[in-house]
Amino acid sequence: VEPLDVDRIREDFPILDREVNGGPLVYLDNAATSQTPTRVVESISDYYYRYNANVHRGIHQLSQEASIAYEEAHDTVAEFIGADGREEVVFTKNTTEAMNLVAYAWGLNELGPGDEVVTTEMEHHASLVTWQQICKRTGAECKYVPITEDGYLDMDAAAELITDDTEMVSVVHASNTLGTVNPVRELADIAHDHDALIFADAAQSVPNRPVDVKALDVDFLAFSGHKMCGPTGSGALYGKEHVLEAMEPYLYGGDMIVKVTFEDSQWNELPWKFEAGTPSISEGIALAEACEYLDDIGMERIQRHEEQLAEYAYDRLTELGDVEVYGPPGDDRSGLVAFNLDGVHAHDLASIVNDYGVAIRAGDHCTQPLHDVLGVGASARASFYLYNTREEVDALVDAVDEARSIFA
Ligand SMILES: Cc1ncc(COP(=O)(O)O)c(CNc2co[nH]c2=O)c1O
Repeated sequence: VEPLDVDRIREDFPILDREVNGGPLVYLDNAATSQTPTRVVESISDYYYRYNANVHRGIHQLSQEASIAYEEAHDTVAEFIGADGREEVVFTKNTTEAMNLVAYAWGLNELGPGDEVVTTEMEHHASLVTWQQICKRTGAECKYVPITEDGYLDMDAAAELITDDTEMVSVVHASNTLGTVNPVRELADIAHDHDALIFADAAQSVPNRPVDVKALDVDFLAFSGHKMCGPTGSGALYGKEHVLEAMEPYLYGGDMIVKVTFEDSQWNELPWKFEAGTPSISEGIALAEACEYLDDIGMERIQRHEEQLAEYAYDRLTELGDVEVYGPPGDDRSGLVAFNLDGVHAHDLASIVNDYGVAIRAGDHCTQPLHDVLGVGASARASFYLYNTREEVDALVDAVDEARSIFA
């Protein structure tokens, strides 16, 4: 796989020229949110400067232009993830909303006492809390696949936990804390053997590696635009067409109907049935622009680049001797490392490395139950993307080393 021309890519991100605390910004918090290339920012301003109008069934020129751009954005996103077309792609404001859409529109109607949802110990709160609460409301039971010592899913336990009582398997594709990339297709086959649906939380995979929803054979998949060079307020829920067709909407209003009487209403076709009200128009258009930007560079090249940086960071951090990195080995993870420096709270560590211009995250990364399993209250996390460099990993490690000497 041809290496990325990072210097050329960095020219697309003016923010990376920023100085922080007297030195260059070293932005290593991409799992939280990525930076936004000029081309994507311009797609937003272009909408507002040239064809801002409301969408769907507009008669006047601007509304037709806005409608076509917004609807075709669904086609672009569908192609990016290998979906059959726009009818399988519902635009949402983020991954969290996509998870809740399915939990309410499907879960509230389909789950009841005796039914089970199987998820995992490494889930983000966006899915873990959602399924936990929907199960409480419906009387269904939520079960958790445990992780192994080195941060993989215990697949033997998964095969035992998924039974004919399982109605939904919800699994994170790439963990935002461990860096583990889960065998989603294998889990889909097990789920389907038991007539259960499977939902893949792809917030940390769609931005960072090629994802083909048909190869994964998932029934649902969700991701956020702001983690993949797109704007906040953009994201998508993928659903198999026949699954979405069978689902009732849970947000009612304009655009999601075709006929309304005082007695009842008839729903619009997919995906509009699940997009009630005026959508985030510029965000959806910009999400498609982000997909095209990433596709022009190549998702395999981006994946390779991130994984090499994560392995380099894993090796250099563990070489310090008193740093624990959580999750699989450095050569078998996605593009992030969560870690702790002995005797230094993650928040203090993040604060010190920020003094050197290095931006990392500290806390529970919305995976508190996972941190309980790891036996730590918080961790620091560096997460890499297409514009990061080995020199930036060195800057991180040097700053961590400085923290060691401060707290030694
Ligand atoms: C695996 C995973 N699922 C769901 C979400 C929710 O995405 P949102 O709806 O766009 O917020 C995140 C965001 N993860 C993080 C957000 O900030 N730090 C993180 O690690 C995530 O990493």
